[in-house]
Parts: sequence; structure tokens; C-alpha cells
Amino acid sequence: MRDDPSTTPLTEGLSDAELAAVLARTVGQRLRDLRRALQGSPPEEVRTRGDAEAQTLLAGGLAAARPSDAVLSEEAPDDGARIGARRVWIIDPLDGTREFSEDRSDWAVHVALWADADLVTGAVALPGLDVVLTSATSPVVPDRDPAAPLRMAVSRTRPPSIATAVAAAMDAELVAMGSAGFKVAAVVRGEVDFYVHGGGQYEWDSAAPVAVARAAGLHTSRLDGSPLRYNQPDPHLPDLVVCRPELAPHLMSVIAQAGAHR
Ligand SMILES: Nc1ncnc2c1ncn2[C@@H]1O[C@H](COP(=O)(O)O)[C@@H](OP(=O)(O)O)[C@H]1O
Ligand SMILES: [Mg+2]
Repeated sequence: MRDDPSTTPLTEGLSDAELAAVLARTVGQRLRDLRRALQGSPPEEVRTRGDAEAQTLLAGGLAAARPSDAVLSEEAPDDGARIGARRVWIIDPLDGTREFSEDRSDWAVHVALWADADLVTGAVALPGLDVVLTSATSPVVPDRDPAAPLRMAVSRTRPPSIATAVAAAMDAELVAMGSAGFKVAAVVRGEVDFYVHGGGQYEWDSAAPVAVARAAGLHTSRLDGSPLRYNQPDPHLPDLVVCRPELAPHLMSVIAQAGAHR
């Protein structure tokens, strides 16, 4: 297989951060090739093949490069080996599967490493934009035009009521897009100012994006302001706030009020 990280020395000698970025990029490229090859196939087949092939490639790459580490993936059973492990890769091989099947650009590949107590590195590939964001390079968030309206990223297929309420209270324009990684990356890239989610997600949906967002100096938390914790026994992590740091005090108080009135 071309550029297969499980069968070539592509990943030999890499740091954890470099490994995360190389794997995210390689899996993203493979998914792009697969999407092209599946033109005209039923969406269900595109979704199934995308998830499965991304999982095989990414899990294979990690097993080859870091055989002693545990893995928590959206696309593999959680056998519990990660609980008590010192190092756990938290991966979403294809985040935004629906958008991938629709041949849109808003999907992502997530690779994060949790060690001891917290996330230590993360990479998010955005193959539709030919971009890989990594916590290792501390991305610089562009300045925003203070005269421009606030913009808020929200799920395009299941916008939670808390998000629409918060957008209204912040007088923010809603920008609908798929994939949690793509939405967090939109904040990092200065395309939007914040992302609010509630109602359901899992650790793999946010781990790598949050590692990148933290490295970029953004605010990241639960809706109630508490810290996002990873490698928990139950990987359900249903809500998320990512925003420019200067917006955080006002946004968090708006979220608290919106939550209290629901
Ligand atoms: N209410 C919910 N319950 C479970 N997962 C959710 C969810 N809302 C969003 N997600 C997950 O978060 C990711 C981004 O969703 P959205 O584009 O709607 O914001 C998707 O991941 P996957 O594409 O990896 O399944 C989706 O499954
Ligand atoms: Mg996901």
C-alpha cells in the first residue's frame, strides 16, 4: 500500500507530535483517494468504507509505531485496556462521515495522545482544505476585525437548541458546518469566533481538536465552564465550548443564562 504507515518506515523515529501529524495527513490523503474512487456509490457504502478504511490505516499505523500504547477509537470496541494505561491515543479516524459521503470538504481526521492525566498532543487533518493543524506548532489565530459581526460554528445537521439560543443572545451569525474537528479548526483558523455544542459527543470527537485549540491559546471547556477530561471510564463527553479567549467571560455567562432558562 502506498504510504501505508503500518508497512513502511514512514513513521520511524518520529516524536509523538510528528507521528500524530503524519498519521492524520496520511489517513486524510487516503480518504480523499477513496472518496474519488467511490464517486457514484451509494452514500451508505461511502460512509461504511470511509470509516472502516480510515480505522484500519490509523490503528495499523499506531500499532506499528507505538505497540505498547492503548487506543480509544470511535471505530473499535473499547476493551477497557486504556483504563490504567499511562499513554492512550484517542482517535476519530473520520469525523464528519456524513459530510465525507456527501463529497463536501468539512470532514477531518483526529489523532490525539493522552498521557498520565491530560492531552499532550493532537493533530487534526482537514483533507478537504489540504491542511493539517497540530498542537506542536502552536497555531496562531488571526486577529479579528472588531467591527465584523460575531460568527458561531454549529452542526449543520443537528444544531442543538443551546447553540441557537446562545447565538441569538450573542447576536452572532450561525455558520453551519459538519465535523467537530472542522468546527474547532474554523475557530483556530479565524473563520468563526466560537463553537458551542451540547446534547451528545464522545471523547474522540473533541480530543485532537481541543489539543490544537489549547495550543493556539483558545478557551476550551464544558458548557458549565468545567474542564474537558479525557480517558474517562465512560467516553461520553456530550458538550463543548471553544472560543477566542477574549470572548470567554461574556460567552460563558451567556451560556449559563441560556442553560438556566431552558
Ligand atoms: N448528539 C450527538 N450524539 C452523539 N454524537 C454526536 C452528537 N452530535 C454530534 N455528534 C458527533 O460529533 C461529530 C460532529 O457532528 P456534527 O457535524 O453534527 O457537529 C460527528 O462525529 P462522526 O462524524 O465521527 O460520527 C457526530 O457523530
Ligand atoms: Mg466524530
